[in-house]
Amino acid sequence: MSSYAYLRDHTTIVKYKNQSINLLPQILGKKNMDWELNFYILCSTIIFLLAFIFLIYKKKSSFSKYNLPPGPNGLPIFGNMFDLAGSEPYKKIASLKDKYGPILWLKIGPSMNTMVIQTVNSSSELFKNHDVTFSDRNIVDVNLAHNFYKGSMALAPYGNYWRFSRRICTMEMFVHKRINETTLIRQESMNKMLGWIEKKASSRGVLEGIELTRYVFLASFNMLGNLILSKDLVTDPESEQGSAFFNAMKGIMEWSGVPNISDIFPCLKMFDIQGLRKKMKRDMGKAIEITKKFIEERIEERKKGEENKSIKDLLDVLLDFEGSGKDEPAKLSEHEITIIILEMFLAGTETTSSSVEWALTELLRHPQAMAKVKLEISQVIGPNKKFEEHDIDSLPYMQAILKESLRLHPPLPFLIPRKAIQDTKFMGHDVPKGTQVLVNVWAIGRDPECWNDPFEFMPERFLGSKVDVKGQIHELIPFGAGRRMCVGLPLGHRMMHFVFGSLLHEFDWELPHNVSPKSINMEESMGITARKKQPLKVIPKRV
Ligand code: HEM
Repeated sequence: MSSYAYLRDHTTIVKYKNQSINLLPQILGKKNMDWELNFYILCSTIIFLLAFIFLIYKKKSSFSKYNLPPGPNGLPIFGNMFDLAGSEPYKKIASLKDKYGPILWLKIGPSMNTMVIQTVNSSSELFKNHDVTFSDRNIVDVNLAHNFYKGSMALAPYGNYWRFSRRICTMEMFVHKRINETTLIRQESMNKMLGWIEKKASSRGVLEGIELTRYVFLASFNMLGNLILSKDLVTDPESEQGSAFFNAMKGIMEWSGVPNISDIFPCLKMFDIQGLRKKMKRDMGKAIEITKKFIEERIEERKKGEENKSIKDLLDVLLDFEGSGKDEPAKLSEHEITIIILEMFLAGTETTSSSVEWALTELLRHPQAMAKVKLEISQVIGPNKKFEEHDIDSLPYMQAILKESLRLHPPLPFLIPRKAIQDTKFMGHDVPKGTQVLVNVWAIGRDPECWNDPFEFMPERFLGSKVDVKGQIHELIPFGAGRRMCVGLPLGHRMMHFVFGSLLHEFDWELPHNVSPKSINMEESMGITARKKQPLKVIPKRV
């Protein structure tokens, strides 16, 4: 989801440097390019430069009256964006905490003012006393493709549409009663995933290791497909051709995660220098087209009376919705239904699969923890039974492992950026309206004020502890906190534990011969989530 894109600041820089320097001469040198276009580009460049200088001057004078939080001096025009280059920006920003304290001020490009929350105390202050003030979201360039932002809950301004869409999705998919009613649906998707892995485990190439996250991603995709559309969307993990929808969604996720020069320099938007808007339009267009077909098919089935489902899925609920027309719509438009559906897939798949991948990676690095959790699972479930969702509550050590892994590897290390609705005073500083707010969950999970040995993987720290991920205790907030915290938490939490537990129960996991626990590459790469840069490769062995 592209508001997960706030960081576009840093790596953009590198890309910006590479691309603009390389591309412009090519563009300008095209033989058939007509001189009017050259003239147009030249004039635009001059106008933009003048506009920059004017903007900087104006901003400087208007901001001098504010007592802003502290932060490093940036370069003219580019601000702090060069300070933030790299694929793990949250780490770089965390390292500025010692010098600048619990809140940090950054200026990215000429106009993107950003406040970063770096400690447990400052995040508590934000969520307890300023949650509403910081409850808007930033819309970035790729969100404009096909008006995605207009139907989106995650990008909606704090207001009626956001409230309504959150309520309807919660009632249909995320309340505990609903989650319990749909257990069997997830079990079927799980069985399919285990079958795919089993097949792969007996294939020739298995000793090189399988890319586990791919299977978890597909299983999450199918679980959501069944809850939302009553369909398996991927039937064969080896063939992606069969799944145009899956490919389009992968594309959307990819373009959402790439930092975009258009967001830092809005005056360059029209050039779409990296081609991201174009790619997003293509893939979003495809995903929308396919989702509309699902909707039309459903309407046809209903007309013919062919529907024979015992449980209504999300699509049924959205189609049937009738509201008061006052603080909620009277009916949902086709566009809104389409975007709500797409957003559930975008928000729920990569987050879940990335969490499971990190947790298994940590276990492979810590064989004692692996042995302990396998013992716990085998004692609770026994050898001849499948792992079921209700087993999760009886597995405190497995839960502790997932908490510890989310502490060290939050899939959204800056949450989804928020935006100040109005000018406000925060911890003695002025924060102007429109400021982007990043909560550095990565830094908070390592805050030495709260955690002993913060860089160590020690699941035991959660045994007998009241700390959970539900957003009330601000030490551990991988799902966020406050009004905009993850709406899918109950389902995401359940899916993540179910998949992780099933993988551990059904298989022993080993590293390929050329990798040892100590040599596993732990680098991260920030796209739509902070993923492992090198996907984990593991060898499954039937228990
Ligand atoms: C391990 C799994 C997941 C993690 C770690 C996660 C994490 C997050 C985080 C950090 C946020 C931003 C919170 C904030 O800004 O304070 C968020 C928002 C959101 N998540 Fe999740 N999520 C997960 C699974 C899911 C699932 C399964 C769904 C739906 C099927 C989902 C749907 C959403 C939506 C729609 C929002 C936007 C909420 C709003 O703006 O009001 N998430 N998630």
